[in-house]
Amino acid sequence: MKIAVIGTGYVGLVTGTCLAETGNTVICVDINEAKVLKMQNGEIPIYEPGLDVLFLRNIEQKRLTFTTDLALAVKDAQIIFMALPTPPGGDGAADLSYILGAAKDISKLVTEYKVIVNKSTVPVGTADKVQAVFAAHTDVEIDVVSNPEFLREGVAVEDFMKPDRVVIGTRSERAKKLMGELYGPYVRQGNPILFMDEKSSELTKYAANSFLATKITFMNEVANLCELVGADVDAVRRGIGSDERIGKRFLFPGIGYGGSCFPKDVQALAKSAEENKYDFAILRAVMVINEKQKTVLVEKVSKYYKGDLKGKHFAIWGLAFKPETDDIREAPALYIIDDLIKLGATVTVFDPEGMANVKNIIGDKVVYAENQYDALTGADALLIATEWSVFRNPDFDKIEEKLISKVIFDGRNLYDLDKMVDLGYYYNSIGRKLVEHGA
Ligand SMILES: NC(=O)c1ccc[n+]([C@@H]2O[C@H](COP(=O)([O-])OP(=O)(O)OC[C@H]3O[C@@H](n4cnc5c(N)ncnc54)[C@H](O)[C@@H]3O)[C@@H](O)[C@H]2O)c1
Ligand SMILES: O=c1ccn([C@@H]2O[C@H](COP(=O)(O)OP(=O)(O)O[C@H]3O[C@H](CO)[C@@H](O)[C@H](O)[C@H]3O)[C@@H](O)[C@H]2O)c(=O)[nH]1
Repeated sequence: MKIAVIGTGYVGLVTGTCLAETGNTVICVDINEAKVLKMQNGEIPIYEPGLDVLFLRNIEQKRLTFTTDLALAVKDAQIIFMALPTPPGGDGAADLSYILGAAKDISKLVTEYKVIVNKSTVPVGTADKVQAVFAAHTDVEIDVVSNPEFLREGVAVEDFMKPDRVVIGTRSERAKKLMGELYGPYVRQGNPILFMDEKSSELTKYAANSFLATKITFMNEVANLCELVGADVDAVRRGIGSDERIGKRFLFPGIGYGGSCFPKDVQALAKSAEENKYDFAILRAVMVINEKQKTVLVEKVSKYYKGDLKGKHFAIWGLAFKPETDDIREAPALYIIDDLIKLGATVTVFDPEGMANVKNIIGDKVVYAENQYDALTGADALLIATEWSVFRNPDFDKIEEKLISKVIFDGRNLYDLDKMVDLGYYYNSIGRKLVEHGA
């Protein structure tokens, strides 16, 4: 099939590349000229494991091309995907200006039937709004389909190529047939393509993200209680996760959920509920608790230094909001850096992929280390904010050599408590026993 993808960010680029991988001809459009030029030269603009191989292969085979020319992309496309930003507006509701703006631009270019697919995360009723934009500008028949994306950054290619499910919201038989054919190769293992109406499909996406954010938040609360009562959250996690009704995944406590999706999507669903005069109380609680959870690590640090962080120097391992991505949107590390600096401390950071993006935002407010051990030189303590594999089994001799004192605050529970006792560290993690120096 001939496909156009509008917006080549994390979702658009993965979607475009993975659709090309099954033999479709895909043209990707972006308004960011520098980014398009880069991609035309075979340079991938994001770090996403496994994407580079497919990206290059499909460019070479001429199934994947990039342009800033919307008209060129729309001309031959049977299906047009919109993978555009839907950031929170001032009031927390999703800002639909990118989607509705692009819909207007596309509507002026269509000359024959096309399926317009919304892959962005949008509130219920957006498909109707997009349909109305088209109706206002063209007589050409089009179908607007809601097809939310569930990929996770870091494993996006795998998630796209072998999705747990594909959700397609449309009441048009013609669109249903085309979408079913397009996604057939991705569900050969028997995972379902779930057809439903547009509104249910739109709500499915927000409900999924909000449920997962709630699950994590619940575990963060359990972790905080564990610290007060002397229980171990890892044991509790295993204890409840073995119940199939609960499941093992997304039960890891930490320093609050972040990323470009959960924070904004929970907020947008709560706002949607409010607009419909429904008080989605659990989501309000989730948001409040998550804000608080982002501060727990610095509170631990502050308590250890008796409230005085002036002149202290800290090393932070991990900036990306999760491992295996360079995405730093709503990354807990950014909040930690901000809090430490406000309290008078200085900071050196290291992240395998996220440092350039952080530098673009906060510049020289922190020092950027060449590697994880250099970050420790002269630091009073190490703080861990992202669970990159490379931090899981470090050389503790090197850590000891570089840190001023053997103090670690771990927001991701990377190390075994007994090991930290043996090594003689002060080790403060989330929802687990505090390991005191020489304990
Ligand atoms: N990032 C994820 O993991 C993820 C997963 C599932 C769903 N989503 C949803 O998908 C949508 C896109 O998210 P993202 O993370 O890919 O965003 P992103 O910010 O990474 O990418 C958006 C891209 O769209 C481009 N763009 C903006 N306006 C444009 C226009 N008028 N024409 C062409 N290109 C334009 C930008 O230059 C950018 O490259 C959001 O609604 C998000 O909630 C994201
Ligand atoms: O047990 C867990 C699992 C995750 N997190 C945190 O939750 C956030 C989100 O993690 P994850 O869901 O793995 O990353 P995303 O790439 O943001 O993916 C989510 O958001 C996407 C965008 O909507 C959806 O497509 C995905 O299905 C959904 O998992 C991160 O801050 C994680 O650190 C935890 O704290 N504990």
